[in-house]
Amino acid sequence: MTHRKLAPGRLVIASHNAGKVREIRALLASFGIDPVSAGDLGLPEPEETGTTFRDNALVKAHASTAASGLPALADDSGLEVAALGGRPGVYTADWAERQWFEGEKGRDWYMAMGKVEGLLAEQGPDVDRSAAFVCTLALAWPDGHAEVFEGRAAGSLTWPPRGTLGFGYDPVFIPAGKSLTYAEIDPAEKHAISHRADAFAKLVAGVF
Ligand SMILES: O=c1nc[nH]c2c1ncn2[C@H]1C[C@H](O)[C@@H](COP(=O)(O)OP(=O)(O)OP(=O)(O)O)O1
Ligand SMILES: [Mg+2]
Repeated sequence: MTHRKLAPGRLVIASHNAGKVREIRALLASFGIDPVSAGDLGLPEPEETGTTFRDNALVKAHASTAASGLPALADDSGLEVAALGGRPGVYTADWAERQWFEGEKGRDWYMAMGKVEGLLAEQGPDVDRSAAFVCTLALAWPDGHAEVFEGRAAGSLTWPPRGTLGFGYDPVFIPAGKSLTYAEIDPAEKHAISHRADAFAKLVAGVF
């Protein structure tokens, strides 16, 4: 694949998830890239009609670049639970219902984590609790070219949820070789080991 080099300047983060946008901003900070989020620009949130992380990341990246005329970086990610045959996978966000919290629209992550745990519990106390977070980044250019980078982080699920940092399913995910959840470790430490950091390292090698 031919990579284009991203010049320091404007880039759209094609995500409406505040937790993700915060992480991507932190990961971009050291590269002189000045990102603006799709939400900041008032860009619409496209429907994620794909059945793979790759397809959805491309849908989101192309939608933002078409609407803004700027290169756009999208992230489609999710949790694959081994004992659930890889579910919720590409449907990870959908398992958390949209709800209003303190006047802001968000998702009910506690309910979603409970749903995963309920399905694991049905398989008995010795169920395999291993899981992996997946992150697929798509970078789309105004001329229609796009490239995709995939990252993974292995780990296991714990219950009940622990920690208040991060976002989404972080309170139940313990990365491999660690004892604390993603929501209990410093954001900088999450950025050193996460699925998003893994995908990001490949993006950096390709386009920066
Ligand atoms: O580091 C993570 N820590 C915890 N949970 C995570 C993480 N990474 C992805 N996840 C979960 C939550 C997220 O909502 C879903 C991805 O769904 P996904 O469609 O890619 O994102 P989204 O709908 O929340 O925002 P958007 O599409 O606007 O980028 O997987
Ligand atoms: Mg989404």
